[in-house]
Amino acid sequence: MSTVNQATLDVESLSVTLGRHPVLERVSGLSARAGEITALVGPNGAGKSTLLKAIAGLERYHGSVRFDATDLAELDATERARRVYYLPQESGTPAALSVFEAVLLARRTSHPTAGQRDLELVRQTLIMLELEPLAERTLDQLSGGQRQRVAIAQAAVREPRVLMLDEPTSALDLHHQLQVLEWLAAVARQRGIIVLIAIHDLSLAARFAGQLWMLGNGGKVKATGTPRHVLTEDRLREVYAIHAQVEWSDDEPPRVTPLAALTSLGGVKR
Ligand SMILES: Nc1ncnc2c1ncn2[C@@H]1O[C@H](COP(=O)(O)OP(=O)(O)OP(=O)(O)O)[C@@H](O)[C@H]1O
Repeated sequence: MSTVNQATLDVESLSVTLGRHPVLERVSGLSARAGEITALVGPNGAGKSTLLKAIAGLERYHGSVRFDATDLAELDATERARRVYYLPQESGTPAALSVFEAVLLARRTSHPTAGQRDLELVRQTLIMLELEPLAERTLDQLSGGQRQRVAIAQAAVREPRVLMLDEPTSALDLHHQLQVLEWLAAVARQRGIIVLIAIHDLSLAARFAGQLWMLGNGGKVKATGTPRHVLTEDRLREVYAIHAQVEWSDDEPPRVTPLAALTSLGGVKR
């Protein structure tokens, strides 16, 4: 099932100050399309989580965040949360719940009149995330990576129009990194939704995202566009202070191999 939803998420002139520290200053020109993954990349502290929280309305900001031509600031908190959901890097659910109950509870939070279709959605989501064998286990009986997949399942069954996940593969093994990102790309396509993820692995970002947003230090937008356009060796040197090899072929996304951290303390010269 594919949809022809052309909705976009557009960020213009967005500024966020935390404490007295301006984290994002007039961030502009960010646009994400329905039907694909957009990957938000950049070094530690660049402001990725802050940007995602601001889009979700969880951080005060100046500027405009529009989804499907609606300024999200015009919506009340409940309506905004129905459309846009943010899964933080670390999330907590009562540990005594089973995996199935925890995911169903997330569904009921967003769709209070949950019925048979909702149970089926939960079941299917557990199957797709390879969690079904763990469905009856309680959350405190899971490993970190298993818990992370449960949290992704909880976010997905809410069925927001914009699904934002903060480093959703950080605790996952290599199999599940690929499997989860493949599934998220399929969810974006099939539901016609925007999936926006913050992620550090640039090869994974290049492989699964249609568009990248790259932030640099100080919350500056360094580049946006296709992985091939954004991920150049020169840009990685500038934004991450690394020497990296970027390889691509005509029908493959770029593959990024970090080779050395550039440092002013000697070692590799800039
Ligand atoms: N409550 C706060 N008060 C002041 N500064 C903060 C606060 N929270 C975060 N910051 C600062 O804001 C900046 C952006 O943080 P943010 O968590 O958005 O970065 P990030 O790009 O998601 O980083 P990472 O890759 O490490 O997760 C950092 O410099 C951080 O120290």
